[in-house]
Amino acid sequence: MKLIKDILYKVTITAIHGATNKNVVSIDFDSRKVQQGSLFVAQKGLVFDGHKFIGQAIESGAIAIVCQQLPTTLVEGVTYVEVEDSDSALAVIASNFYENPSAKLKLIGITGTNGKTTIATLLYKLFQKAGFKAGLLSTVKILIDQKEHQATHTTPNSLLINNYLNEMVNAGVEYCFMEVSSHGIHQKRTKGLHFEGGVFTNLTHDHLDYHKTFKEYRDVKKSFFDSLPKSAFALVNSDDKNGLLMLQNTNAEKYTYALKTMADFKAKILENQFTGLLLNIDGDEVWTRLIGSFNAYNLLAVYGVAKLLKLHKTEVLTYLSELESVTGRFQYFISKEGITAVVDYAHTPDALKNVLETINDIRTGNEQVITVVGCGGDRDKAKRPIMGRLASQLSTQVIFTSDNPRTENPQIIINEIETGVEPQNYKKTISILDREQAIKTATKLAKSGDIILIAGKGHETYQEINGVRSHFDDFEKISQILNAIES
Ligand SMILES: CC(=O)N[C@H]1[C@@H](OP(=O)(O)OP(=O)(O)OC[C@H]2O[C@@H](n3ccc(=O)[nH]c3=O)[C@H](O)[C@@H]2O)O[C@H](CO)[C@@H](O)[C@@H]1O[C@H](C)C(=O)N[C@@H](C)C(=O)N[C@H](CCC(=O)O)C(=O)O
Ligand SMILES: Nc1ncnc2c1ncn2[C@@H]1O[C@H](COP(=O)(O)OP(=O)(O)OP(=O)(O)O)[C@@H](O)[C@H]1O
Ligand SMILES: N[C@H](CCC[C@H](N)C(=O)O)C(=O)O
Ligand SMILES: [Mg+2]
Repeated sequence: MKLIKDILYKVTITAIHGATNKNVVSIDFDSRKVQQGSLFVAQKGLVFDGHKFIGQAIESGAIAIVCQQLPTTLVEGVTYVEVEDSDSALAVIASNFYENPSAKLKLIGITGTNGKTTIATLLYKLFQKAGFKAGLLSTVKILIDQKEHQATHTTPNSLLINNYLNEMVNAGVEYCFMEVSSHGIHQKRTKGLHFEGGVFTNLTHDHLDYHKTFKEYRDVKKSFFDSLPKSAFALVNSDDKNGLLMLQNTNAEKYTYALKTMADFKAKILENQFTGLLLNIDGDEVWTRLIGSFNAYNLLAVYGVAKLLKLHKTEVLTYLSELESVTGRFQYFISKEGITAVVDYAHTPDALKNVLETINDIRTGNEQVITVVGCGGDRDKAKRPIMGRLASQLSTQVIFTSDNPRTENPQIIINEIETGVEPQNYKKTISILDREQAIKTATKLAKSGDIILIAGKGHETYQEINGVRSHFDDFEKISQILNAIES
């Protein structure tokens, strides 16, 4: 329970009507969840305008309303707070309601197109190994020390973030590693959080349905670094062409990591095999269990953060060598017939290219690379033909299939992917709408030594078709099918 006036600390207010010395019991931005005594924040969304639900929120018991435009008639006894921007206000209010939990632990935000989940999860595991209580806010799951919550977004809404951070503080968590998505930054989900550090991985094609232009997408990522305080560190991948740009206007202490260029944290790949990566990190050799050169970047970022958070080098290198891959990120097994099955969350052109290049780099002979891939519906359409072209260029055979079609027609998505396939690669590709059948066909086409890549859904345990999520797990499916072949 908190007084309205305390909750409004640091919120940019344009007008107030009504008393501010009343207690509110909860904060809500969804009128359907409002309970007696709550404060309702009306947000303008992409589908609905939360201002239309102010009346419904009051009927359900809201005693205070935060909004960008006051309703024409005000209800007696309800407090109305007009703000410039409801999304920012919600984030600041959420921080105040939970007594600013982000300042009570060391919060590190990881942003960029690819690698966020991997880096955040490896950092969580490394700090747990080092004997600290750690927290994780990621696409795959939320972890509060050992306690797990299901994740719904990569970056949850600001109310949930502060709720989880508060739970972490109460559990004695000292370090929290969180993914900061571009949607999250743009929708101000991370506004007002006290970050100890920020990490930039890379910037490639994604989400151009939402951000419209690459420049806008890039500037949204940059705004995260612009908002870091002087006390924080900003660690960027300076091999990425937008890495240094992220540092241009930040007040934070600037650090770089790189494999190819001069940087504060440097690594070299000595060996890259199916069993792992041998790296030279800042002059010391370390054998790691992760696969693929992109993971050298991820491991180096983890090393940089751990060093900036004052862990000792030898300790960090030892833990790095013990870390295992993250669920659905280059997760693989070799069946009894010698078929290698890889499940990877590559759902962007760059990720797909990296994973296929990695497979091609580390395969030893003339094995076939059979790729099963699709693209999600209601998401960036521009990436579809690019992924079609890359999959067919870098594989021996490709089966295009459904990912999460959501509200789109999956056959039309596949047709759009296929427009990117160049004529010389037509004969390499087929399309099978049903994902299970596509995976089965891949196993029938594969011989001993061949590699099957199932890309796009990684850790996901569902397939979403027209708003309905049914159980579907790529790793489980391929394990069952290959087992069936074995028996
Ligand atoms: C495109 C997008 O990001 N949409 C997010 C946005 O939804 P929206 O703008 O459509 O909201 P809306 O449905 O129009 O509702 C507007 C407001 O009215 C309220 N409302 C609505 C109906 C009602 O009856 N009563 C009511 O009060 C809503 O609670 C909301 O406050 O705000 C919602 C509430 O916070 C989010 O749940 C929703 O995420 C959707 C589900 C989503 O899929 N987002 C994805 C794209 C996303 O955010 N992805 C990134 C990661 C991407 C990546 O890097 O790969 C992530 O961080 O997860
Ligand atoms: N550093 C990297 N550079 C390029 N590609 C990467 C990198 N790390 C991982 N990938 C590829 O991208 C996929 C997604 O990785 P990860 O889940 O770590 O990224 P993410 O940024 O969290 O993605 P999302 O935005 O969907 O949450 C992996 O399965 C792999 O194919
Ligand atoms: N965080 C990403 C995940 C995409 C994963 C892919 N399987 C899909 O469903 O498009 C998004 O929501 O856009
Ligand atoms: Mg992620």
